[in-house]
Amino acid sequence: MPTTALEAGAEERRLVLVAACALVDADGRVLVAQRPEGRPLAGLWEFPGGKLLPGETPERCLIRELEEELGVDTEASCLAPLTFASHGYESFHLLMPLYVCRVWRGEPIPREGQALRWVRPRALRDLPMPPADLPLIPVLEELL
Ligand SMILES: Nc1nc2c([nH]c(=O)n2[C@H]2C[C@H](O)[C@@H](COP(=O)(O)OP(=O)(O)OP(=O)(O)O)O2)c(=O)[nH]1
Repeated sequence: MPTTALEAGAEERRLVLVAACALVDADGRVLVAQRPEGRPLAGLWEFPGGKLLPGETPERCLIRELEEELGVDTEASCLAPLTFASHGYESFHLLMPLYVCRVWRGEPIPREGQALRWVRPRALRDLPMPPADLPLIPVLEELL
């Protein structure tokens, strides 16, 4: 069977599953966090979240990550699936469901030293974000 270049590349890259969440406040602004120095994609603004642990659902992953990164407490019924990113990075292929959360307990604080910003979806276009995130911006603009 002939194999296209795209298929060949995709086979070599492992699939990494990351859950991400747009926390949305009462004014329709979204929380983004700046990836700290020394990590891949440092300095770029991203949605809170992270890699799923073995056996973890995306919802459990987000509840854990939101607590670890921001000290906020939420539950699965407050996490609404919105869209997803599917992006080929050089060494892996990212599959990232994006959830929206409007209800949580606690004020988000940067527990990992990351900068945080509340921004209108339109203003996301002016922030440097990982390439995987760019197609997510119009979806958030439409929603909010
Ligand atoms: N949380 C989050 N990750 C994103 C977004 N966009 C995007 O490309 N990613 C990528 C960056 C990382 O490769 C991966 C998330 O992994 P991570 O933050 O849990 O872990 P990491 O790569 O910093 O480091 P490590 O845990 O492997 O040490 O997903 C986003 O909006 N939010």
